[in-house]
Amino acid sequence: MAPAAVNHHTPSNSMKRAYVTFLAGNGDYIKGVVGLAKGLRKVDSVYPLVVAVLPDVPVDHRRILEAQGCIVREIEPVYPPESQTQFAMAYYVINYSKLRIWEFVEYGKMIYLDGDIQVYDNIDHLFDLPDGHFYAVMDCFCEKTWSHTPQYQIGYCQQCPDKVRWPADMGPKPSLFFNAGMFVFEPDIVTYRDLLQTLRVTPPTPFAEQDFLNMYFRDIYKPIPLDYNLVLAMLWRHPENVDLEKVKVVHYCADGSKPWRYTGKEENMQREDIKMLVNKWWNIYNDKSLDYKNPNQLAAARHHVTASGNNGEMVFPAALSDSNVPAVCAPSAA
Ligand SMILES: O=c1ccn([C@@H]2O[C@H](COP(=O)(O)OP(=O)(O)O[C@H]3O[C@H](CO)[C@H](O)[C@H](O)[C@H]3O)[C@@H](O)[C@H]2O)c(=O)[nH]1
Ligand SMILES: O[C@H]1[C@H](O)[C@@H](O)[C@H](O)[C@@H](O)[C@H]1O
Ligand SMILES: [Mn+2]
Repeated sequence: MAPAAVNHHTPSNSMKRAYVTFLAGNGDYIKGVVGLAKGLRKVDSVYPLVVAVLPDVPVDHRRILEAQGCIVREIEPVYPPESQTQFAMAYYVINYSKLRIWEFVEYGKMIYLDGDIQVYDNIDHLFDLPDGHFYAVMDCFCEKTWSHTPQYQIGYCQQCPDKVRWPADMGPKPSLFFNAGMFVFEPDIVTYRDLLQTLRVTPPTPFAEQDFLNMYFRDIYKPIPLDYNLVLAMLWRHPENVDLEKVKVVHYCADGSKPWRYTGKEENMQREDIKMLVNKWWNIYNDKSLDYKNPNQLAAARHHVTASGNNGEMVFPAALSDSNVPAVCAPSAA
């Protein structure tokens, strides 16, 4: 069941690395993914962004992602076993499909990022963390989405475990619980098969694959600082734990905070820090200079200009003079 810290990679894939996100449906989450591709480019990440898409992502959305330098990979949906479970959000059921990313074994290591995440500082160094662990940021239990849990009911949160202590008569303290919007993992076919096998005999729970991954990887989970996945509720629930200047990765998961749906109406959405972070996301999304410049097209354009001579007067398209043009030909988020 829970994996031992073994690694079944072949030597050829062990150095290949990529970011990976997940996209379902024909709605507006594609904006999040485009924003993420541009954000990774802005911070000069050297690794590509793979987008695991469900079959219901329309072709024109896939083309938009490719035009942004993403590697689009279709995955089959994964369904949990039948049950009467109430998910914290009804759509969380589709998130079990995220388990397919363990099958991407051409990569030795990947960093998963939700589509509602933005990266404001380079985090490529996380790929250098020792193998054999599952790295992610600890979640917060204080929002209403957690109201079904004993943690929420007694006011216990792992972000401030001494404020309300875990009562002895409630049994052992719950193990550390990570938010599954961001994690560092090693694709592995044996683990992949075991994940799917285990899911078949695991009743669904309110946080869907987030609960499942927490259960499955509990023995190899290693928390990393919250700067790598700022769950927005931390700003009002545990401000003493947040140094916004240092935060590298922001997760727009609080109710009403998705920048592309932001109206400011929901609770806490009129906070200055929230408005600032939503603006910061839009600045990246709207920045045309961060659009992907396909090096193959640029090479063709360069060849055309050189071949046609033009009396020595080289008229390069504006993009060609851009020093940000990537030197590699593979689609890359860099
Ligand atoms: O219609 C949708 C809904 C979701 N997604 C993808 O699924 C991800 C997860 O959905 P949310 O970001 O809306 O979920 P939350 O961040 O609110 O929820 C948290 O709990 C979830 C439980 O399923 C997941 O674990 C998720 O990664 C974790 O951050 C999205 O970012 C996006 O990448 C889509 O593509 N289309
Ligand atoms: O603690 C967080 C938070 O409550 C988010 O609003 C929810 O989307 C996440 O699933 C959860 O992990
Ligand atoms: Mn999310």
